[in-house]
Amino acid sequence: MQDKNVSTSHGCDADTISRYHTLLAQAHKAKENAYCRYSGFKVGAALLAKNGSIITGCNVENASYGLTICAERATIVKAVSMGYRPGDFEAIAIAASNPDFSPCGACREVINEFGDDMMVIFEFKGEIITTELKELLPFSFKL
Ligand SMILES: O=c1ccn([C@H]2C[C@H](O)[C@@H](CO)O2)c(=O)[nH]1
Ligand SMILES: [Zn+2]
Repeated sequence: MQDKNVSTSHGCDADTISRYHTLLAQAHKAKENAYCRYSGFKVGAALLAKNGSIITGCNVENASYGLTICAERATIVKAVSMGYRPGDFEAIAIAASNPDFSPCGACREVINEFGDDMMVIFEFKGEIITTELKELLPFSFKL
């Protein structure tokens, strides 16, 4: 079987890939805290700061469905509340209960606000994808 990461590692070296897989494992752990009583769809995110710290979060749903906060945005908001700012992050890994996931458009925009050079790691059709935010969100909105 072909190595899962060969075609999607985006030129990262083995050490980087290994760090990103550890980050994905932390996202999987964080997803267990998901508050998802309406969809039953658990999502966790792990944000790697350039200082080496890892901040985790999960999706938080609401009876008024549209008020739901995705795991990626919950995690970024948590980090910003701790004092982190644009440019402070290297990567974000996202893990869902279903291994066929990719971050929604709203989250792509919010990731872009705080790290337009970030790497994004997630499982899509059962394969680990390691890509740049720029590839997920070309021509992003900027003021
Ligand atoms: O990028 C995304 C997309 C969806 N969800 C959550 C929101 C909701 O709780 C559930 C189903 O949409 O998945 C995330 O956490 N991140
Ligand atoms: Zn989202």
